[in-house]
Amino acid sequence: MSSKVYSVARVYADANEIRPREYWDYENYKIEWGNIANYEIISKIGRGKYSEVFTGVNVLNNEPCVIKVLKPVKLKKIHREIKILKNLTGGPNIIRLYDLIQDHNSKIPALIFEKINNVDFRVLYPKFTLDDIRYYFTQLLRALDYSHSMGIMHRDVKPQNIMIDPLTKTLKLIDWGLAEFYHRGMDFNVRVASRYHKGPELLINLQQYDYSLDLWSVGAMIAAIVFKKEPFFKGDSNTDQLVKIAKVLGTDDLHKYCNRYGIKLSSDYDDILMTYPRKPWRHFINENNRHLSENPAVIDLIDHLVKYDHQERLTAKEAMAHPFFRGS
Ligand SMILES: Nc1ncnc2c1ncn2[C@@H]1O[C@H](COP(=O)(O)OP(=O)(O)OP(=O)(O)O)[C@@H](O)[C@H]1O
Repeated sequence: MSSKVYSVARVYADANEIRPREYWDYENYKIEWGNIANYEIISKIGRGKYSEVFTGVNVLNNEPCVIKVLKPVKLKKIHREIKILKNLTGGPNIIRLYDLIQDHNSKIPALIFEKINNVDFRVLYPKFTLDDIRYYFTQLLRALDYSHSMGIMHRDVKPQNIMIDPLTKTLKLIDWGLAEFYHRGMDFNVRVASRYHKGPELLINLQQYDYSLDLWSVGAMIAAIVFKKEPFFKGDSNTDQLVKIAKVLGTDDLHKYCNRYGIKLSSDYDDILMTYPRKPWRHFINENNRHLSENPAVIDLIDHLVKYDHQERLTAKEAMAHPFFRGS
């Protein structure tokens, strides 16, 4: 907890205060392990920073599943991911946690999830129509509004963590490994999210951020799809990431943002952050993206999500109510 409270979430600020301690106190949480003999590995599907992921089957009922074998990380992080998944499982468009298992000898834990027949975003997103964007982003925003209402920020929203099965039109938000409980006045670690989807608050070292971090990532994703520029902000390093953002949103507003929350920009930016004007969204319209980007409502939505000031961004609920989602 910080001595000074300088930023508080606009919504759901007391989501954890109003719940019993057992709900958010993941450090004292006792994990109950299932039976490892119930699952068989079929094949490897992914490798992340924190895990190896396999498709598998539950031999009791022949149900397919995904087995996420965790790499050795702090026990605290494992407890956090599990507690958050337990709290959110069953919520709209949240990946379902089926079971937890542990290898008898190595003690390595694995998480068992429902399996989604995901189509890679590099194949799927380029084919999206405005209606597809409306549909799938409504589903993503429902997952986020639910998790935020439950006092949890995801902190790693990006295409790789959004499983989409276009045949059944299913979308599920996965990878709650960086997610955290929000508490008013708490200083959070800014080393979260992956570079291209990091909000400005992380890059200026503003530690009292909140759920609105996830809405920046959503905005960056929509901008990437609409302008056919994947990823939309492509920094070569964390500092360059903020430079890429400033080349679009301008440096004036960046300094205003820092001043509003009493943040002094790191000297790392001294030699790389020049003075850039704000670039109007229409400058990103081209022959290749016209069919999506010449829609004023979607541009307005992007404009209200991709904002420096985390408090000025639309919340997940407000975004769902934006005129873009009512259009056709
Ligand atoms: N339920 C699922 N259904 C289908 N595929 C999945 C599922 N869960 C995970 N995957 C696949 O495995 C990959 C890694 O999973 P996950 O993101 O949970 O692991 P991670 O170690 O935290 O990854 P990263 O380091 O990239 O954040 C995903 O990007 C996805 O391709």
